[in-house]
Amino acid sequence: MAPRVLISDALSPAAVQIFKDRGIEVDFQPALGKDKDKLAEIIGDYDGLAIRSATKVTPKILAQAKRLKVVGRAGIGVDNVDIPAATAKGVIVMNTPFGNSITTAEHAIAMMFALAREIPAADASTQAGKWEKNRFMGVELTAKTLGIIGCGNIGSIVADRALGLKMKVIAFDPFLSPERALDLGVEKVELDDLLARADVITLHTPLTDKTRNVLSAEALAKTKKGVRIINCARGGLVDEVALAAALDSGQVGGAAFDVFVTEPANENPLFGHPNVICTPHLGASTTEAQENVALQVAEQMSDYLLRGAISNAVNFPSITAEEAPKLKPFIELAEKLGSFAGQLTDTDIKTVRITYDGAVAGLKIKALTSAAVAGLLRPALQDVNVVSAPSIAKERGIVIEETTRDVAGDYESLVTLTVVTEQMERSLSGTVFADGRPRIVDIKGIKVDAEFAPSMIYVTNEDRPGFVGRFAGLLGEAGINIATFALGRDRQGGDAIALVEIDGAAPEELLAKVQALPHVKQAKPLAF
Ligand SMILES: NC(=O)C1=CN([C@@H]2O[C@H](COP(=O)(O)OP(=O)(O)OC[C@H]3O[C@@H](n4cnc5c(N)ncnc54)[C@H](O)[C@@H]3O)[C@@H](O)[C@H]2O)C=CC1
Ligand SMILES: O=C(O)C(=O)COP(=O)(O)O
Repeated sequence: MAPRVLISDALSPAAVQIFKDRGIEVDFQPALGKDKDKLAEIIGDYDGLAIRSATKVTPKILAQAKRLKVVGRAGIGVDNVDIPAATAKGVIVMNTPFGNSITTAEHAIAMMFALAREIPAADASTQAGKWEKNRFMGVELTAKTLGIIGCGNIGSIVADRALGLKMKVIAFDPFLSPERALDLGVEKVELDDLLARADVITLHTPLTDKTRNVLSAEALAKTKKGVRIINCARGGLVDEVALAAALDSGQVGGAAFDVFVTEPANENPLFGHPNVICTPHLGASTTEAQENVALQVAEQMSDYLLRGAISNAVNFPSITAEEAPKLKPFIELAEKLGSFAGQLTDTDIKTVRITYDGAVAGLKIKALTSAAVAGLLRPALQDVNVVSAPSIAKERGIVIEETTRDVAGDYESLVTLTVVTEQMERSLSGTVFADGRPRIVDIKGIKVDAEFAPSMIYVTNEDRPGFVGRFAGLLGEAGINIATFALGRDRQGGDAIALVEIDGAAPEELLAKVQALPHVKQAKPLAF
């Protein structure tokens, strides 16, 4: 069945075409994002959801999204998506981190000029027939200091443009390296220094708990008198009530805002102030940017839904379309090793150790580890997948350790999973043969060679003569056909294991009889 995608915001129709060309069914409902009840009602029918900022992907929506595999944000900010909730549901969230950055930076620059020359007010006055030439006295931007809070993709483009305007650019960004600052031609400063020196402040950070109200009443009080403030990033970075008061007192000379604490902003503490300019979240709204982000998000979502390739996901490592087929058999192996251990482990898991030896060490091991943990947790929690597994494990206090070793052993690639609980430590190793089929090659240090099958019986016993005959006899008596039979032992007369693939499920009574055979320690059914 072809995957189905819902577009619930006003994306460029270019996205619709891409989905169709790739063989994906697509429903384009550009106003749906504003109707959360309707969205909750229909989201269960879709594998993908493509959005901009109007659609809020809340836990309530996600709870209804039974088939959903991916949310694609045609743009940058993903603060309208509950990422932990999406991750816990195993839904990939991807954005398009560069497609609209130039356009948004240009909007910030446009806002700066609009503030410096009071263009909106001068326009309204002139068109009202007033010709108030003496009312509008602007400021020149050349040689003024621009303070950038958040010097990432957009902030850097703003810096570049402002340097072109012959401004002095200072930036506060704890993650900006001194080398990058030098490269950009900006002076890296602390926040208080920026507040004290900037003639114009522009914000370009995401909205997080750390950045919320970065321009608070206290911060605004530290600014240069008459400072102009631009926010084309996110509502909530500036305390709007405190800013309105600072505008009233003249501490702040003007503010240009594209984004607001509550959107759509039908009312706002800043509205109506003579020195305030507002636009309705237009930062990314150019034909070019919208084309870029729509094409990119549709390609990324299609690649994921059709080929398992992941790019620009905010909650999973990237996997290219070339890597995806190479990873696939190892993902299956990791998941099955995890599942093997999970089916045998009844108590609380403390630590999961995964070692990647040989060629597999060069693959995206994060994805493999996630798959192993998903397999491990699934017997206890049905609703877990490779996206949600690491966060669920973390929630449960399970420590995950990964090791890669570039060693060539008996196998070209070997994956070893060790599960540690309060009572025991159990290790399993597997590999993928040239046929692409995963095999288990070592259980608790005992060499075996078996495929993972839908119905298996796993027996641990003391290595004594007669066991195999008695075991096979019991299976025969129960009318159960043996498909494959793998045996291993650590030494003659030591610990032995049998891993038997059977046709059909193993009845409880049979397992009890096997368990009761002399020298058998445990007999467990396994299903893969
Ligand atoms: N108005 C609009 O339509 C648009 C708004 N945006 C907003 O712009 C924001 C920035 O976008 P990009 O530059 O692409 O993101 P980015 O991730 O490239 O840059 C963000 C920068 O903020 C810095 N940062 C993080 N925490 C900080 C803190 N506590 N203090 C100072 N700096 C901090 C980071 O180190 C990073 O360099 C987005 O998160 C989005 O919310 C983006 C596109 C359009
Ligand atoms: O990309 C972003 O972060 C934006 O804020 C753009 O928002 P929009 O897609 O125009 O609703």
